[in-house]
Formats: sequence, structure tokens, C-alpha cells
Amino acid sequence: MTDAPASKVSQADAEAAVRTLIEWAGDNPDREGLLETPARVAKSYRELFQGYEVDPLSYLEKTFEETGGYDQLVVLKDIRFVSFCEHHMLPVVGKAHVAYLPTDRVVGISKLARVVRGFARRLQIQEKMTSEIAEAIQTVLKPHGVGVVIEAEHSCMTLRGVNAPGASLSTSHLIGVVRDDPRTREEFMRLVLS
Ligand SMILES: Nc1nc2c(ncn2[C@@H]2O[C@H](COP(=O)(O)OP(=O)(O)OP(=O)(O)O)[C@@H](O)[C@H]2O)c(=O)[nH]1
Ligand SMILES: [Zn+2]
Repeated sequence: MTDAPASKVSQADAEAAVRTLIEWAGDNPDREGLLETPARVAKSYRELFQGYEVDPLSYLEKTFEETGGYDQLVVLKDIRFVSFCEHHMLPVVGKAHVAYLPTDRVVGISKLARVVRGFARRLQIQEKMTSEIAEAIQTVLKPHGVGVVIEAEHSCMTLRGVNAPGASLSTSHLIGVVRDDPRTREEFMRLVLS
């Protein structure tokens, strides 16, 4: 869930803030090339911060009965996402790997990617996002276990500041048998890292 309600700030206020930043950076917001920029930035932020407008848990509510006796991990790898670090509001670009060991119901796999995107399109730190995804799956599907691994590059580290291009942060959040059963955990890691 979000920590704050979606915006009560008007589009005009957001555009004025962008205009201020342009001036603060040293450019002239009234020159032709920049005239529409505040509106474009507000529009693209609206899209990139769409996570505040959704409840990712609701994506998992529609499930399908699985009667064939499937009792292994379901793993969706390489779910690409763009998020924004909450410290600098700079892009965090990476991929998430999501797995769960179902009981008798499975979820449509696109919903796992929707959950990732719902939590990504907010101001985030990677550790929190990793846990939020795993806990959402655990809360709604109540599977035997969940595993989430995220690998991502943080622009605030690669483009500025310490300037460490290529550095990538890995985080994981494991629940239930994926955490506690060594064989399941090993299988999860093998499937995710292969
Ligand atoms: N743990 C964690 N740290 C993050 C994440 N995204 C960015 N950071 C770090 O957040 C920290 C913020 O540190 P500050 O010292 O307050 O900010 P800063 O002066 O801009 O720091 P530098 O980036 O070192 O220049 C930095 O070390 C970032 O690398 C994240 O997802 N998880
Ligand atoms: Zn940052």
C-alpha cells in the first residue's frame, strides 16, 4: 500500500515546479524549446509514478484452480522495470525474478509482472520494493513459499555521485519453504540465476 494518498497537487502546480527547476538549473523556461517541457515532464511523471494509483494486491485476487497436481515452483524471470530512488528521484532500472510454490490455486502470470510494476512505479528503495512484492504474493495467494530477487542499476550511483557505472544491486526476499527448505531454496536460486 502507499504511504501517502495520490496527488492532491494540481497539474498546473506540478508544471510550475518543473519551470522553477529549469530556471534554477540556469536555463530560460520561456525559450521555444522549453515551452512545453513542464507539461511533458508532468505527463511523464504521471505515467512513471502510476504505482500510486493502483493497489498491486488487487491484481492477485483472480486465481485459477490447478487440479493437475502441480506441486513445483512457478518462476517468472527477467521482469524488466523502471523505478525511482526515493533519495534522488533518479531512475532505477533492473529486472525482478518472482517465484511461488502454489497450493491449489495459481495466478495469471501477467499479474506477477503487474505487481512488480505497481510497486516499481513509485519512489522506492530496492530493499522495500523487494519485500513489498514478496509479501503481496504471500498475503493474497497464501502459497507454500515465495521468492523475489531483484537486480538493478541505480542512476544515482552510476551517473552521478560515486560514479560507479555498471554497479548493480541485488536484493532478495524469501518466505516459507523458499526460505526454510534448503532444496526448494536451492532450486529457486538455480532457476533464477541460470
Ligand atoms: N540501501 C539503498 N540505498 C540506496 C538505494 N537507492 C539509492 N541509495 C543510496 O542512498 C544513499 C543516499 O545517501 P546520502 O548521503 O543521503 O545522499 P548523497 O549525498 O547524494 O550520496 P551519494 O550518492 O554518495 O553522493 C546513497 O548512498 C545512495 O547510493 C536503494 O534502493 N537502497
Ligand atoms: Zn538515489
